[in-house]
Amino acid sequence: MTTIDLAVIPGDGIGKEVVPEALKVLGKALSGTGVEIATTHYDLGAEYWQRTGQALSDEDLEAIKGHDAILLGAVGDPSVPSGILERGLLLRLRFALDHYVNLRPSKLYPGVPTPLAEPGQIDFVVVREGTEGLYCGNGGVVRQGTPQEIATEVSVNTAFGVERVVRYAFAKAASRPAKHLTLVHKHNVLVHAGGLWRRTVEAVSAQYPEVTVDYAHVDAATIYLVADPGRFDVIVTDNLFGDILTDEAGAITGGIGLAASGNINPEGAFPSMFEPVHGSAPDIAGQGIADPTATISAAALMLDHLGHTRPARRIEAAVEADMAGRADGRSRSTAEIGDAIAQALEA
Ligand SMILES: NC(=O)C1=CN([C@@H]2O[C@H](COP(=O)(O)OP(=O)(O)OC[C@H]3O[C@@H](n4cnc5c(N)ncnc54)[C@H](O)[C@@H]3O)[C@@H](O)[C@H]2O)C=CC1
Ligand SMILES: CC(C)CC(=O)C(=O)O
Ligand SMILES: [Mg+2]
Repeated sequence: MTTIDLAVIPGDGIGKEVVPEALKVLGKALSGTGVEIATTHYDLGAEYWQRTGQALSDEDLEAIKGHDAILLGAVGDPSVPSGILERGLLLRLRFALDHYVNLRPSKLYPGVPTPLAEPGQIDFVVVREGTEGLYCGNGGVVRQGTPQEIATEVSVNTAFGVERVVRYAFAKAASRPAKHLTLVHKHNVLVHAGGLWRRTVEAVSAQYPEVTVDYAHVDAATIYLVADPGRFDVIVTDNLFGDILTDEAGAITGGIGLAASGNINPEGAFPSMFEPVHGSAPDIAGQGIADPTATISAAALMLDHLGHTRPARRIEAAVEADMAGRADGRSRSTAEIGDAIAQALEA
């Protein structure tokens, strides 16, 4: 028997509602495969912060490093000042565990409603840099609260950091049928960071002659995602642009409740972390109506990452089957969707 030693961080809001559904589906998908999951729950999030004043203790971080993988729901709560949990828990994990690849696949499944007039075929992957850019907390405020206040937030892009994620994106593109990579940035204005990204893509492209490459400024990319999403295969971009584009990607492929992501440390020096693209959704938390599909698909990404491709494919197929049945527009509870996907695995 192989055991996956999984750290589970349900977090806040709907994170606590969707994670049990993913665990339910994981259990079903692995039943009879010779692989089992051993879970350790970490009750991190708003309540923990209220109780302890800490978002993530050094001890918990060290303990989390010892697991094979992490399944996270979402963090953030209106009772906690904005940024405390997002930076102190989620980003701390991503940075400390060197999750430099934030992998966010987008696929429009048959039967899934999309707001697009002419959706065509949507099947692309966003490779978002996960440890640098505007999210590394480089900045500050002077003369706070005065009319002379100045707030800075500096985007950090290193040659090392950009090159490793660009290499990952090229390898990903080379492994896909379309073999196409789009760099999304804003190098017409952000000339320093954009220049580094552009030169890096040019340099690495020489080693991947089979991959075609193009470029879109991020503002135009938001148009193309709506007007011509079929043009994308692999998008490589920085931390902020990737965050924004992948919420939009979720919206065009059936909704943010379907969009999964993996925070990957490709070398395996640290456990990778799998989570939905969405947040804790305080507006619907506690009602049992959040769609758990994104978290269930994130669990499939995790199995894939750990080399358990067969159960991963089975979860994907069960999700796809469930989506095909959504055309009737009937609303279901979080648990009903989880049950339906788990049941589809029995077929
Ligand atoms: N990875 C994470 O833990 C993330 C945390 N956050 C945090 O979450 C909190 C809420 O942020 P928002 O900007 O409102 O983003 P959000 O992603 O939580 O919600 C945006 C909208 O999508 C809907 N939604 C989200 N997930 C859904 C699901 N599974 N099923 C159905 N509808 C769903 C929500 O009801 C809301 O209308 C904030 O504290 C934010 O910082 C936001 C994004 C990612
Ligand atoms: C809450 C942020 C730190 C992250 C986010 O929105 C994301 O990773 O999609
Ligand atoms: Mg986001």
